Amino acid sequence: MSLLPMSAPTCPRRVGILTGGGDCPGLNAVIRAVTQSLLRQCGAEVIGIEDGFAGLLCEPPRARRLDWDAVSGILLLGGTILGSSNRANPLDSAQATALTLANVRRLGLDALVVIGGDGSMTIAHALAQQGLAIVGVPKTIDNDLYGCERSFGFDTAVATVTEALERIQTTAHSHRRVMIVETMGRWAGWIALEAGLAAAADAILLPELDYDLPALARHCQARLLRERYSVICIGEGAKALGGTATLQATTWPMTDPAAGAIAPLRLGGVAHRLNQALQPLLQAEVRATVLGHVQRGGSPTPFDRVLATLYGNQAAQLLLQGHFGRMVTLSGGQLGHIALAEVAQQQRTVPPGHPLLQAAQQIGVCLGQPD
Ligand SMILES: Nc1ncnc2c1ncn2[C@@H]1O[C@H](COP(=O)(O)OP(=O)(O)OP(=O)(O)O)[C@@H](O)[C@H]1O
Ligand SMILES: O=P(O)(O)OC[C@H]1O[C@](O)(CO)[C@@H](O)[C@@H]1O
Ligand SMILES: [Mg+2]
Repeated sequence: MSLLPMSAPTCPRRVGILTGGGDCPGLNAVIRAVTQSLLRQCGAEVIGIEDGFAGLLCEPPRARRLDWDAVSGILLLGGTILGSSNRANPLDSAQATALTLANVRRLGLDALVVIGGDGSMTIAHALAQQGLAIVGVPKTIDNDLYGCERSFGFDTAVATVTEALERIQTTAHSHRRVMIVETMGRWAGWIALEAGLAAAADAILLPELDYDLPALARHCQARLLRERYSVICIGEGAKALGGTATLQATTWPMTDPAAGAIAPLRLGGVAHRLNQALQPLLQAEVRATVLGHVQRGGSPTPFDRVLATLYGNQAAQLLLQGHFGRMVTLSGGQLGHIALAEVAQQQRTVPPGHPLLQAAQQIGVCLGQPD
């Protein structure tokens, strides 16, 4: 890994830190690393903002000081000690943006560390354009952040889904059933793809590749005859050829049309929809399991603890060097950073021909493609 030099040409006096978007394992590891790195290297005061951007959208702002004691013993803890929000949005209106900026000034912050996913980085970029000194840290179980090959939290989610698939397999075998397991991931299929491969799923269905129902049914039927059971791992954003994605609800109205590229929709339930469609085509019982928030909970894996620690420390180095408007990244196995302008409004989905897709296809995993 290429590490930045340890010298500190600039020394922020007071740094804010917040966790935005859906929570994920490893957030506390980042909070700890940022805090310890800054306290040790320049003695900056670290201020934890509560509940993501929600803590900056109220009067007075909600924040507390983080010292050595506050971050001691949190490396292993899931969730975030600061709380998070995937609703609060400083870009909702000009007043919301102004209040956020005023609260940053009121807290006396020289810089802000935003730990979040694509939505949070879009907000961070907009605030950076308004003059805030911001460094982003890539968080999301979905692993869909542009310019970064691994967000922390993804490894833990994949481990959780893999274990769930293994447990589903034994009961599927006992009852000669076809079991459909739905993962999170929004419009990116990374979780379903990696966990499906890790747990030897027979079929892996991704948002990036619309599935052909008759081809999937034929694959499952053949597998049933051969091995008594079949397990399908499906990403929540997947859809049938010519069909639509399965939505639970719109979560809240988007008040700023300019922000609208990524609609604030809640996905979920595609496994039940597929269950209904597949059942008449098969001679075995079909059942669906939606894994849900279990994928976001719990203690981070050792990989995520290390990655989150490296990211947190790297964010502190960027602050010390006065590199603002950047998000920490991992690219080609190297730590680095990318302009928030490049990350904002982008998503990293599974590209066609990705080596994992090729390998899955070559070893006989059904990706739902027509025969
Ligand atoms: N394209 C966008 N432009 C502006 N704001 C957005 C956009 N997408 C999401 N947001 C806002 O960003 C906030 C966080 O978004 P989101 O819930 O997607 O979390 P995130 O930080 O992307 O993390 P994750 O997706 O992993 O949960 C929400 O308040 C949402 O309104
Ligand atoms: O906690 P909520 O609001 O239901 O959000 C769920 C969404 O957040 C994520 O867990 C992380 O982006 C997605 O995989 C999922 O679609
Ligand atoms: Mg997001």
